[in-house]
Amino acid sequence: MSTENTAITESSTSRFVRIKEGELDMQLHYNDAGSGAQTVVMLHGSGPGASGWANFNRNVEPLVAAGYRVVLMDCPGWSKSDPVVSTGSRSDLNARALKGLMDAIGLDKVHLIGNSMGGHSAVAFALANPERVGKLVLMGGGTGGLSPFVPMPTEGIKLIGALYRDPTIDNLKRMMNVFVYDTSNLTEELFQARLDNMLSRRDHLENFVKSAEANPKQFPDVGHRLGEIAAPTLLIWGRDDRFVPLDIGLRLVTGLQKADLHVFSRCGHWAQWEHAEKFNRTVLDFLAH
Ligand SMILES: O=C(O)/C=C/C(=O)/C=C/C=C(\O)C(=O)O
Repeated sequence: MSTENTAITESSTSRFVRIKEGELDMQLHYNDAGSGAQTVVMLHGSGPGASGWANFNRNVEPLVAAGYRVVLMDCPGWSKSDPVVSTGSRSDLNARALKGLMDAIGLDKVHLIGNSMGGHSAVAFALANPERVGKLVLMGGGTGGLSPFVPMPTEGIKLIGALYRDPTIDNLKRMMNVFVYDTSNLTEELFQARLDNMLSRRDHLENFVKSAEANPKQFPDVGHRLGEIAAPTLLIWGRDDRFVPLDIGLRLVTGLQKADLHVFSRCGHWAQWEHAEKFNRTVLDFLAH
C-alpha cells in the first residue's frame, strides 16, 4: 500500500475490510500507510473513543519514513469497526480479528506494537500464531492479572468504567488527566476530538458495559504462558502509569523468553504519545537490530 506523495492523514489511510475468522464475520476499519517489505501493526487501548489513529498518530510517519508499512487496526467494538459484545477473553477476540485482517489483506508475518489492551491482544495473537509474529513492542499491557503492589482495579481503569457508563466531557477529562504525567499537553481540541469519537458510537459504549457485566475479566492473566513466546520483545512502560502499573511490566520481562524493559520517567499510560520522539527512536532501533 503506497502513500508516497500523499500526506499521511487519517482519511488518506482509512480502509475497510470484511473478515471471517471463526465466529467473527464483520467489517473492520483500519489505516494503512507506507509500502515497506516489513509491516508493523499497531493495536490501540480500550478507553472510550480510542482508535488506532487516536493512539498512534504521533508514531505512523516516523515508521513509514524508515521504510515500514504501518497498519492500524480498529478493534471490534471501537471507532469505525463493527460493534461486538465480548463475553469471553477480549484479548483472544482481538487476536482472532487481527488474524482475519492479516489474511484478508495478505499479510503473512508482522511486527506488533500494542498499547494497553493492544498489548494484551498482541500477546494473545503471539500465543495463537507464533509463526506470524516478527517482533513485539508492548506498552502498558501484555497480560491481565493482579498487581501485588497497587490496588486493583487501578484509578485509571475505574475512570474508564465511569466514562463508559456516563459518557460526559467531565468524566472524559477526569480519565484523560490520568493518562499522562504532564497534563499541560492535553488541549481542548484533543478532548473534543475524543468526545466526538466516543459519542459518535454510543453502541460501542453500551456494548463495552454489557461485555464487562457478562465477564468482568475481559483481559485474562496469561502469565503462566509467557514463556512460550520466543519473539524478541521490547517493553516500554511509563514510570507513572496509573492504569496498568509498572510491576506488570516486571512480570512480562521475567516471563517472556527475550524481553527488554525500558522505563520512561515522567510518563503515564500513553508512552507512545507523551514521549513520542523517544518512543519512535527506541522502537526503530529495536526493529532494525
Ligand atoms: O484493563 C486493561 O488492562 C486495559 C486497559 C486499556 O486498554 C486502557 C487503555 C486506554 C487507552 O490507551 C486509550 O486510548 O483509551
